[in-house]
Amino acid sequence: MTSQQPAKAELRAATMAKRAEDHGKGYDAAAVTRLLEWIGPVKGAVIAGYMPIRTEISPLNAMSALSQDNTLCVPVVQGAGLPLVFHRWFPEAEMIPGAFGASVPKSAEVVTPDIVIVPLVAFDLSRGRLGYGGGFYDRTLEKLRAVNAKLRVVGFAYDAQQVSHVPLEPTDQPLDALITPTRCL
Ligand SMILES: Nc1nc2c(c(=O)[nH]1)N(C=O)[C@@H](CNc1ccc(C(=O)N[C@@H](CCC(=O)O)C(=O)O)cc1)CN2
Ligand SMILES: Nc1ncnc2c1ncn2[C@@H]1O[C@H](COP(=O)(O)OP(=O)(O)OP(=O)(O)O)[C@@H](O)[C@H]1O
Repeated sequence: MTSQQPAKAELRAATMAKRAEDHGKGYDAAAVTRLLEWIGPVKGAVIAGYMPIRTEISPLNAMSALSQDNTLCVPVVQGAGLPLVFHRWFPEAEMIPGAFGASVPKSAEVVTPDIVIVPLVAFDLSRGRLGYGGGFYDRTLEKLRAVNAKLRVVGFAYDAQQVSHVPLEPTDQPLDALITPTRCL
């Protein structure tokens, strides 16, 4: 554990409670529209979304729309301390339970995304990001960026997940953009 971990744990618990207040209120649709705008008119791209868990905002409608002209995929945990891999996803894909409650495609076709929609617990106005604490996305984005300088990374969250300051560590990977139902940072 580094010195920022206690502060991160406290912020995580407080912000997860706040996130729940925005969940189930119909805010996701406006965020999906903004997300599709930010991604733009792409064809033939490989785009990572995620299967929402707990009270995360859902990117599923954006993923379905994008799947017409692009390859979509979702994260799969390989193990503690390891980067995520991405398995190809279709709107009608058969899904099975994965680690930490996020479902994963039954068919395991590994693909490498060039656009990544990232779930999160908390964000700040400098696009600092706090996840669940596994360091999974940080390791994954570091690895993807090492081979693709053009990787586009967008955080997706409710407005209630904004905090004044996310304590950052050297391993925290920056977001290129952050989309909420009301804003694009
Ligand atoms: N929808 C979704 N899928 C995802 C992620 C994610 O954040 N969201 N992941 C992103 O890495 C990976 C799964 N990793 C996860 C790691 C931990 C927890 C989690 O809930 N951990 C603690 C709570 C956190 C805390 O209190 O400190 C728990 O299990 O109770 C969830 C997902 C891959 N798939
Ligand atoms: N690229 C990396 N290499 C080694 N350790 C890392 C790397 N990225 C993160 N870590 C470690 O993982 C642990 C958890 O990181 P952190 O608290 O930033 O996770 P998080 O951003 O909340 O979670 P996630 O990225 O899974 O959403 C920290 O101890 C951090 O040092």
